[in-house]
Amino acid sequence: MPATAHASWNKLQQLYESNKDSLTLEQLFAKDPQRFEKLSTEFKGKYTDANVFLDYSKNLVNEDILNALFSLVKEANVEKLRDEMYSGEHINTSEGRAVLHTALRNVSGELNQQEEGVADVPKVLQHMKEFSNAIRDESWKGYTGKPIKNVVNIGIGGSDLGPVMVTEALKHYVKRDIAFHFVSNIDGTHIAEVLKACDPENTLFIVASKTFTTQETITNATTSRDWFLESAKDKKHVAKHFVALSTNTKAVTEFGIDEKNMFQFWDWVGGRYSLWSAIGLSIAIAIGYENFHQLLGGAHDIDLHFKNTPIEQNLPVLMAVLGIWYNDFYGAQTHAILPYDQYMHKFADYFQQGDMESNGKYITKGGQHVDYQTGPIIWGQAGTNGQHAFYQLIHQGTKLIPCDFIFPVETHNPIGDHHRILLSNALAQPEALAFGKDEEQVKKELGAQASNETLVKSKVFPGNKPTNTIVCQKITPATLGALIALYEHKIFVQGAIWDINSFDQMGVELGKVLAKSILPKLHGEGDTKDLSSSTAGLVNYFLSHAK
Ligand SMILES: O=P(O)(O)OC[C@H]1O[C@@H](O)[C@H](O)[C@@H](O)[C@@H]1O
Repeated sequence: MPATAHASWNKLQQLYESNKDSLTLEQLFAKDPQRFEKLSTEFKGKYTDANVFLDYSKNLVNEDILNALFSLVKEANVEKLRDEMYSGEHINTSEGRAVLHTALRNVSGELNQQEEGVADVPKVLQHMKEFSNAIRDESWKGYTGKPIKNVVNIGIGGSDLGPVMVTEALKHYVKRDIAFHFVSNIDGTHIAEVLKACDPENTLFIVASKTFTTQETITNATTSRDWFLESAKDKKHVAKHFVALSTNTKAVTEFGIDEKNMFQFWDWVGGRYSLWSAIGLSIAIAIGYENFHQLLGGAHDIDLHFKNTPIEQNLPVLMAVLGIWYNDFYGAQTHAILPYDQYMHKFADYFQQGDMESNGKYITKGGQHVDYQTGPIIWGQAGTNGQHAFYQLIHQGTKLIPCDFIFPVETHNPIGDHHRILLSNALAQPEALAFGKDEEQVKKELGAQASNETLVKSKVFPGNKPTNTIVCQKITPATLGALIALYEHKIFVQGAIWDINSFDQMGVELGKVLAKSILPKLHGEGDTKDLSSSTAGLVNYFLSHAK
């Protein structure tokens, strides 16, 4: 059912109209000294040390609004849909598939999940364990008997972003005597620069592709195999230097990779939800299998929290409904993710795909065109860098940008006062965004210059900008797993309320198909009559300038 068909949607619209001019964070806090205690909640892992504390008190919500948002969750049957996802029903309706990334990390076995392939998950994990150990303890040797010192993950989208983000976020745990490289872009520069840093005798290529048909990945893998064979000569050596992570056995073996060097996963693992699967092999090699298992465990702990916690204290639900409040009622177009942890500098990039490919849809599951906003534009970067780049617009621009601030209590690198200085910023920004600075205060600070009205106005901060603050003890593998799963389920809840299929990605197809038809034209083959005059003009410009 479209989101607007729920009674609570209308209620929320009314609440928005009646509160939008009067609801201020300043008043909300002034009225209720217990607001922080009431509007914050902590998750602690059952099986791991994962922990996430969420302070959502700096949001433009009162009790009535929160209650209406919770009613929306109930009316949209989010809990039923969640249970259907967990139990393996084919909720990816357009592709007729189950959505079972939770089965990849069901480390306790508490989730009862039925689908072809689920029973094989432990077997693949065991394979990953043995293989990653063999690379790390150097018992796996290259064709000249040397241990592996370069690992190149070749993949794109979900077969790249997860491994890149996690190996960065958990760099503290990464084995430093192996260099990890990630090649995604079809631009030859990407592979060329990586190959310059590698030696064919000690390089392992991990070809990561769910479909094993993705143009970028297959082209980069072919280029790498050619480069490797220039030195190794004999094709039989490929077995020691190329492995594949895929659902497509036929295409993998046709490429020349031995089936026993293939790590399987299944069509019920969406690309952007696949770092928990064989796609995580580079992560397991980098941080060690035990840590990879902790990553899975932390995510599993959030899966259990999402399943078993009442919606009022359910972290993914809270983050989802707050997002909907701004996205659909306040008209916010974007959402910023701002981790105050340098290791997490790729977290927002990762969730650009995670969120935008999941919820960037305008057709409901029933085939109707939505008459409301769906997925926000996700962006962000690690603090404090963002402060010196784009925070100006968040503070004083004309757009409302809800933000998530994320920081760990403990750093992996306690040097001097760095961490407390970092955290003072992570705390100062949401405070400034929420409460701003009024004209009176500015005038007081300006003293004699207060007569300059323009100057006064330009120094006023309107405040009332909503933020969440997410605090973890430390970015350990388990806590990172929990954070990722938290956002995954937030995306799920929003998609469920918007009544869209968060698990297909039809919107990326058209450009791919067109690129295939344009490629021969860039070789001067065929005519350009089927293209617009603009694109045809550009093709001809290219052809007349190409050397
Ligand atoms: O893993 P594959 O099959 O090579 O796909 C890579 C990516 O391909 C993109 O086209 C999809 O939009 C992504 O969802 C996917 O992650």
